[in-house]
Amino acid sequence: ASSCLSRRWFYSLHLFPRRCSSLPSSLPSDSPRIFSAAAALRLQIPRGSRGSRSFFPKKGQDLELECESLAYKGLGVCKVVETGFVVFCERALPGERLVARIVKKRKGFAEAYKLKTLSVHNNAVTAPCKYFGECGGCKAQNLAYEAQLQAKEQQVHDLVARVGKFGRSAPVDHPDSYMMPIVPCLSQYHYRNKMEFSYGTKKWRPVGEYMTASKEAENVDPKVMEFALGLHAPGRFDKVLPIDHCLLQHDTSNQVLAMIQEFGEKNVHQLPPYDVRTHEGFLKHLTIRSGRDCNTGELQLMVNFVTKDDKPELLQPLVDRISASFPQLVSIVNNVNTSIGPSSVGEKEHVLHGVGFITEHLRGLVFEISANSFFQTNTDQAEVLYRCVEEQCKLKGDSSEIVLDLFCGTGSIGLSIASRVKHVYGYELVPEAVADARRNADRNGILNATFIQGDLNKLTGDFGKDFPKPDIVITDPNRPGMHLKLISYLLKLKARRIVYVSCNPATCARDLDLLCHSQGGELGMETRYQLVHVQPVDMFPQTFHIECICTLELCT
Ligand SMILES: C[S@@+](CC[C@H](N)C(=O)[O-])C[C@H]1O[C@@H](n2cnc3c(N)ncnc32)[C@H](O)[C@@H]1O
Repeated sequence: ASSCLSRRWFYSLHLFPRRCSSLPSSLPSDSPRIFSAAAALRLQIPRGSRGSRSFFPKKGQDLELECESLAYKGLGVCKVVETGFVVFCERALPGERLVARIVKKRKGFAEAYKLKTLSVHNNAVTAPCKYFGECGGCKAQNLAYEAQLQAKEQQVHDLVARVGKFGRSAPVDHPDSYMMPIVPCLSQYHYRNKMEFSYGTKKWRPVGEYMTASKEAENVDPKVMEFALGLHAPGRFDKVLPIDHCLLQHDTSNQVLAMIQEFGEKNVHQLPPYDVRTHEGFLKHLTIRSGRDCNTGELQLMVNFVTKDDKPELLQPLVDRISASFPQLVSIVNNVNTSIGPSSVGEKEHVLHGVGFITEHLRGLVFEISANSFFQTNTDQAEVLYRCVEEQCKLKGDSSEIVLDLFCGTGSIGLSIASRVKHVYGYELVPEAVADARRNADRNGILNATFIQGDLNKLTGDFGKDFPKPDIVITDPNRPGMHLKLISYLLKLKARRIVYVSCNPATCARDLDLLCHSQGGELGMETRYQLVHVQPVDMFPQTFHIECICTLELCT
């Protein structure tokens, strides 16, 4: 059992009633590499509830449902009260009785949106955010934190058991147990060091549950160009809910946001927001990041304006205003992104104020973070996550081991264990992140770390020439998980241990299956790994996002 979590938490979690959904045991056969939300849904249909067609509700029909549990991504798994037919419903919570309207019919289940709560769910709490229900952000605020943890732990267990084909774990105290209780996060609000907001020309006006949920209400005049800065309304790429205060970010970041809002409203013609439909306008995104001065520990802020055009001079009055008001702003940058897609990564960057990066402490090291580099968004909980990763590496501590850190970002995981190993080799796609990783190694006096830029989704025959055979592989891919070629490569590489950090347990479970059950199978490999440890860590309270660490040992 991991020493990085309290066993008492496990028992307290089990005071909540558990309803284990029974999930089908395999991935959809059509395309195991494409794991869409729909596929995730298909995977989670309770077996006994596949209704005959006569039980199938019609599109547009309003039905009374009872929510039984939460599925992947926080969708409520509900049953139609009279028939038991399974319906997945957004914002439905376990124990809630509700009225919902069917929006999609699928084979054996349906999808619905909530119209009205008839009786509240178990573990109901009052959501503290004024935007709750209208904002596409943290949707779990009205669920008690312990119940959020329980739902996340259960989802990881279900996915590993069914999609990964490992079966249900033995109880935590049993020597054969692979599943560890989730590690809670101490700060349940104000924990994010980075928030990304969107500009738009259409304001989403909160008018209550019915309107938002139905998506029917186009409650703005399409001809009027407005100034909107905030977060997208749920499921709406073109509607921005204006936000001047987000409970997930630092209070000072909120003050900066409010000032940028006010300035934008008053100067809409000089700084027009970008329209995602017409592709006209200038301001696309605003990112506010926070860190700490490495000497004083004081708050540092970075603001990044993503614009359609390369006209940094237009931003100068706003830059002067906020930099004069907030001494914590050590960096204001402008990333120019001319594409019509939703990306906020710039093709060109201008530093408009300060140094162009912020710093942060993590595991006794100092990290420089630039605007386009990935850095864990919950710094305090990243300490916990990285400590768990290090424990799972089971390092000998004699500086004899080689570690390969795949998807390394700014190098933070590898650098945090460099003092205990012979050499760390980090691999990362984003050139700015690789540059940060190299600078971070220098800044911390670390000489035994090498960072290589490359695309792990496009492995060539040369891959592996830059590093010796590793003893331990740490892999931390983004949501789509690892490419099949990378999994094949790892099976040939035969490192003693693989520590897989994931922010998407569905794709992680799929990859674990391939790493552990491919003997003589589709990859034609004889190598086999054994799953020894699954550790969910809550990095994102009030949301249904899940992080977990899964450890594999090479079978000899
Ligand atoms: C979840 S982050 C993990 C970063 C780092 N391990 C950490 O803890 O800060 C995933 C990283 O993978 C990188 N990445 C995404 N796609 C990639 C690819 N195809 N090849 C290499 N790196 C990639 C991203 O830029 C990002 O830095």
